Amino acid sequence: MIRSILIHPDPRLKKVCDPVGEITPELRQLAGDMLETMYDAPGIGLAAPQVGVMKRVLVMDCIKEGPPEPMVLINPEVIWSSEDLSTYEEGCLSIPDQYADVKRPAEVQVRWMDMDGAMQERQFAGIWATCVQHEIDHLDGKLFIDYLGPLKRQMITRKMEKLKRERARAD
Ligand SMILES: O=C(O)C[C@@H](Cc1ccccc1)C(=O)SCC(=O)c1ccccc1
Ligand SMILES: [Zn+2]
Repeated sequence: MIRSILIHPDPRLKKVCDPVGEITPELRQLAGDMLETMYDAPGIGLAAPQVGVMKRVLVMDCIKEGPPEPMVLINPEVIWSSEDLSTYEEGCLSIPDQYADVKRPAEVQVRWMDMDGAMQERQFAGIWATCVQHEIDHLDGKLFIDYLGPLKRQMITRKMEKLKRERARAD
């Protein structure tokens, strides 16, 4: 089912999430709901804390054209990142309609457990590298606006506080 996405500022988006112990039916349900919620938004990634679950789980599907390639990463870790950096204009489903350039390592090697409990390892480049780093940041309570200057970050936070006030009035 589609879950509601937390909007910044929210203390739950600043917390470091707990590792997943075992793969339970609830975890499978969560992963499915996160993918459904991501596609509905639409987005190219989503981390569990964005739907209020403080667990180290993220989903991604950065394919723009071609068949969808949904990925579920459990307890993901960056085990290598390139010296080279790349800049992407990032957005965030928890910070709607705000975009800013963020510099990150252009390539990263990531290790994670998949939904079958098998360990996986893959090198990501391009938008996939940016997206997986953006999602893993979420698991560590970090948002892309944390890479911006204080004034730009404060302006975006004020806009989100206004949006939340308006949404609260609408409810
Ligand atoms: O908040 C999130 O984690 C999702 C976020 C992921 C992300 C976007 C851009 C760069 C890095 C990470 C999004 O998906 S925002 C929406 C978005 O970028 C997009 C939506 C539809 C088509 C293509 C991109
Ligand atoms: Zn985000």
